[in-house]
Amino acid sequence: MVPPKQSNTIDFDAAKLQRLGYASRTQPTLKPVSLAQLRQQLGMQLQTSLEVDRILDLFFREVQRLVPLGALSYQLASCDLRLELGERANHSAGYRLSHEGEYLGELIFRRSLRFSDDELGQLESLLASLLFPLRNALLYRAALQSALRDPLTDTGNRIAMNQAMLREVELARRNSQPLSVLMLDIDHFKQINDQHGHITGDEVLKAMAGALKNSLRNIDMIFRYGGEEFLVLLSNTNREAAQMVGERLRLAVLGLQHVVDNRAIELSISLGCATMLAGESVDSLQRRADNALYVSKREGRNRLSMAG
Ligand SMILES: Nc1nc2c(ncn2[C@@H]2O[C@H](COP(=O)(O)OP(=O)(O)OP(=O)(O)O)[C@@H](O)[C@H]2O)c(=O)[nH]1
Repeated sequence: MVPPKQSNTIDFDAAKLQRLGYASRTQPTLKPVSLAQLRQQLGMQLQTSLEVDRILDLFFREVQRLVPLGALSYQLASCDLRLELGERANHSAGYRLSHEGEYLGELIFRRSLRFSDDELGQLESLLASLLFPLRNALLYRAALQSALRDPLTDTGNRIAMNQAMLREVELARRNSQPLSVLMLDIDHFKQINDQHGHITGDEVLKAMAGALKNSLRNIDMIFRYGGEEFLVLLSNTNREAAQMVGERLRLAVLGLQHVVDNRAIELSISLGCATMLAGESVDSLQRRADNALYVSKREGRNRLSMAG
C-alpha cells in the first residue's frame, strides 16, 4: 500500500452513481466496535465469499462501524473491473493495493468530511484484512474467465455461448424484448491456412476477432464456437438493427488490411442473422441463423442473409 493522499475532488460522477442505483442504497446501522474486534471479524467475514463485488460490499459496510464513509470505489483496469458503492463526496483517500508485489487494484474511500490521521490509520489497518480475500477472489475470477474464454481470440468459448444463449433467450422472453443472433464464418479460410500456414491463419483469426469486437457495443457478446466460426448475441436488438450490425461487421472485416510478405490478404465473412420469434427455443433460433449463414455461403459469400 502506498501512503494515502487526501484530495478535494469535483463530483462529476455522482449522476452516474445515482443512475446505477448506488446512491439511494441505505446502509443498515451496525453496532460500533474496536479496531481489533473489527479486524478479527473482517478476517472471518471476508472469507465467506469468492466474489469481488460481494467482498468489497461487505468490507464497505463493516468498515463503517469504525470509520464513517460516503463511498468506496475500486478499479482494476487489467481485469476490466470497476465498482462504485455509496454516494460520492468531496474528500477522498486513495490506496494502491498490492500483495507480495502483485498489483490488486486501486481503492478510494470518499466522504464529505476530511479524514483525520487516526481514521486513516484505522482504514490502513483494516485494508490489511482485505488483501488476502481480494487476491483469492481475483484468482477465482481469472480461473472462471479462462474456463469460459477462447485464448486465441479472447472471445467467449462454446460453453460460455451456450450459457449466454440460455440466459439471454430467457431474459428476452421475460422482458418482452427483441433478441437477435448473428452467425458468421470466414470465407475460404482453408486457402489462407494452405497458402500462408497455420500461424498466419491464427493471426488472421485474432485480427478478425479484434475487428468484430471493435464494431460492437460493450453489451454485445461474441463467441468463437468453431474453428473460424463466431456467434454474436445482440440483446434488445430487433431484425432491422441486427441487419445493420451484420453489415457493419461484414464491412469491418472487408476493410481489414492483414499484410503477409508485403501482400495484403483479402478477407471476407459470410453471415446469417435470426431474430427470436415468440416462444422460440435456443436451438431453433440458432438453427435459423445457421441456415441463413448457409444461404450466404451458397449465394457467393461476403454477404449477410436474414432468416425468414
Ligand atoms: N489457423 C487456424 N486454422 C483453423 C483453426 N480452426 C480451424 N481452422 C481451419 O479452418 C479451415 C476451415 O475450412 P472450411 O471449413 O473448408 O471452410 P473455408 O475454407 O473457410 O470455406 P468456406 O467456409 O466455405 O468459405 C480448415 O482448414 C481448418 O483447419 C485455428 O484455430 N487456426
